[in-house]
Amino acid sequence: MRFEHIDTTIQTLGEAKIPSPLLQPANGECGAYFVDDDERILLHVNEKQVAQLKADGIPAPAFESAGPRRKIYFDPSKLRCALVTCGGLCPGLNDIIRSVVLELHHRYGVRHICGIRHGLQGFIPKYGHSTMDLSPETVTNILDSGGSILGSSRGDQDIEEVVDSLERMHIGILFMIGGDGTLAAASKIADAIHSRGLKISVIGIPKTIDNDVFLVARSFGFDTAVDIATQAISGAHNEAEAYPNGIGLIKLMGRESGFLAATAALARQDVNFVLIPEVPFDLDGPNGFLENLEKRLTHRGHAVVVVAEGAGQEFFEGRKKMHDASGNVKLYDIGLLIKSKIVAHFKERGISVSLKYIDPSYIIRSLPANSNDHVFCSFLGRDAVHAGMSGKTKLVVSHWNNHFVHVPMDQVITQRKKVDPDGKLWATVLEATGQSSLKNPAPKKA
Ligand SMILES: Nc1ncnc2c1ncn2[C@@H]1O[C@H](COP(=O)(O)OP(=O)(O)OP(=O)(O)O)[C@@H](O)[C@H]1O
Ligand SMILES: O=P(O)(O)OC[C@H]1O[C@](O)(CO)[C@@H](O)[C@@H]1O
Repeated sequence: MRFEHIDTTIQTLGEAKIPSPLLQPANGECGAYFVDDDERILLHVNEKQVAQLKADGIPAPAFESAGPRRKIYFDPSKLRCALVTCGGLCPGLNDIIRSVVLELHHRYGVRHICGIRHGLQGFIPKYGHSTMDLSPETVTNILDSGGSILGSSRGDQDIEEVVDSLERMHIGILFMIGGDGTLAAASKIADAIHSRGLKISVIGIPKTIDNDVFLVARSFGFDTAVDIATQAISGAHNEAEAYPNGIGLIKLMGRESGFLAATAALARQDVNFVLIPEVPFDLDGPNGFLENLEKRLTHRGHAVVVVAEGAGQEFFEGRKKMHDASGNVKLYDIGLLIKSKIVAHFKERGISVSLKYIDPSYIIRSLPANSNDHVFCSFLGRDAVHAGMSGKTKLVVSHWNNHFVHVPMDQVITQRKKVDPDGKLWATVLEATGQSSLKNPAPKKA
């Protein structure tokens, strides 16, 4: 993937003037760690790419490092903050809430932290959702619970009404935890705040089980999702191996990006076929999936197939397009389609198979985070607080080139991150599965 002309400028509400309370370290002992705005992490680490940009006269883009600043913008004794979680669930949502709350409370001394219930709906009076006071006590035992203590929702809400609500509550920093839709909403909220001349910082914390937010190398909860998906694959493999001509078919989440399917397949190298949205495949024909599956059964007697939910949507062409409340396309069930095609194919050939279909579905995203994600969320939430306290706004806290960084919100919503069919991840999946192209050659033109 080659990125060009990425504007890495971070907006601020004004100059940060108050010395950070972190200058007086807890217990008066350990030295405090700070980051300066000019500490930057390069977008590209590849020497050739940097050299090419230089040759083209383009300055090498670099992101501001995330972390505590020496001076802050908000007076903690007067500051009110709000947190909201939107869109689908994801392991680690409660971890993020907890680390934001604890950092605001203990390290900055902020005492007014408010949880907005059920996503953007929580800002709109007509829904009647009350807010939740967040304090170290409220968040003590939430790490072991999946979901979000604040709840979530989908569906458009009036941005001006959201900002009215922020004004009414005298909010200074709004933390928005969600996927590309949430971040698009956050960007609009930040613009509306700016046009009203308000001093409210909007900080995005990217959440996606699909790991598909652009300019975010790793998103929280993904590691856990891979772990859970791996268990499903393991079960499917055991089932497939146990019976003659056993087939284990697993459907995993992944609307437009197949990172979860591809990564989980690598985590358990028992998988023989991986079908993802980015790589088209044929079902029928000499090179198609069904013929290849039959070959695999002939040679090895069992097979494991992983399909991402967004794969093969072209097989439903001509059917009515439906959308959810937020405008996301509702997918047709590729797992069930493939299941029925496998059954029909082997029946027609008189071959007896034992097909087990596993759809872990919402389990993947609604369970608590694993240890790696606990750690990851711990950094992410705290860095979101540091960004907001320093008066920065309209940014997303991201993980890039192994560092936590600030990425302008408008940049992450320009496109979706996808598995590169010519990149290392997919090449390795093909190698590990032994899968080759499942496309038939195009018919020769007369
Ligand atoms: N372009 C947009 N402008 C304003 N609001 C939006 C926009 N896109 C989505 N939203 C709102 O943001 C919230 C979350 O969006 P959505 O349901 O698409 O989830 P998401 O954040 O993309 O997470 P997921 O990855 O789980 O889908 C919803 O309330 C939705 O209406
Ligand atoms: O059924 P819901 O909750 O609308 O969301 C399902 C979608 O949400 C996601 O988990 C993203 O959050 C997708 O992978 C999935 O397609």
